Amino acid sequence: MNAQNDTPGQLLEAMRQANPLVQCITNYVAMNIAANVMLAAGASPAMVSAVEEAGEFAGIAGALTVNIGTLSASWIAGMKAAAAAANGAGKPWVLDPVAHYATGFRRQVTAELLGLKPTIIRGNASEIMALAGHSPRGQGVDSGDPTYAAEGPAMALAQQQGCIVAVTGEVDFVTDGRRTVRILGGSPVMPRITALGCSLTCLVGAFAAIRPEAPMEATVAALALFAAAGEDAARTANGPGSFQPLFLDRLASLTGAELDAQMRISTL
Ligand SMILES: Nc1ncnc2c1ncn2[C@@H]1O[C@H](COP(=O)(O)OP(=O)(O)OP(=O)(O)O)[C@@H](O)[C@H]1O
Ligand SMILES: Cc1ncsc1CCO
Ligand SMILES: [Mg+2]
Repeated sequence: MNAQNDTPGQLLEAMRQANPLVQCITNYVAMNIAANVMLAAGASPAMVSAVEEAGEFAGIAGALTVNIGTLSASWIAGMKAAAAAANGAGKPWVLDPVAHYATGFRRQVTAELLGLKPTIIRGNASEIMALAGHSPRGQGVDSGDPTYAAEGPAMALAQQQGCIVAVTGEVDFVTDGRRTVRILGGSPVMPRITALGCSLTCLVGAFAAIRPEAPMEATVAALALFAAAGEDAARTANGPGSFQPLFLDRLASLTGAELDAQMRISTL
């Protein structure tokens, strides 16, 4: 099967079939919801971050995701060991640079992680703009910029880093520095539930694990699944509280055929 020609729905079915083991180094806020998102969608998450084992585990897992949301000194060595081991084993790894522009500590660690060459970077518009050297209008972990303002910066960042860059928000945007894809869907309630972006980063890892040779297509499939499941869950949700279980249910029930029929993706 040629990965480049697989539809997001086909990639979803293939991901569920493979049930990929994904090492998720994510923050304390995200750990539970991210693991539940992964299990609902059909992946196998493991939140393994200690320096004593993070590198070894990256050799076992199909992909690694690294999120700096609740950064402290003890996390950093595990993140670096895992990223280096993933690179050594030829496994894709995804960086989520949460609020990296907020403090000098985060900026420094993010620069070091970028040096370890992530396969994919996934962030909100403010995070991606700041990584590309633009001034963000976000505060803390929340974006204050629209996706369209981050499209040019995302392309520049992808070219500079030689990686895939995904920007999420009202519209999602994915680029390898040359090709670009926009994904519509989701719901305005999604940024009002904590760590859905962090959970999506883990899910990008699940799709990258089954298509390491096609990280752009893998990223688009993960974002398309979130967009479709989010849109469907929002239809019957009464707010952020009731949205969450409906979203998990829809991540589990959406078929590949339904995803392909519903998704709104445009290549520019
Ligand atoms: N206004 C919106 N309308 C539709 N979907 C949205 C909107 N804002 C965010 N989303 C969706 O919510 C999901 C999470 O993206 P978001 O950009 O909020 O991540 P984030 O800011 O990194 O979140 P967090 O740091 O809280 O994990 C994505 O699937 C995105 O498409
Ligand atoms: C709220 C929060 N604080 C640090 S990480 C995180 C989860 C959303 O990024
Ligand atoms: Mg985030």
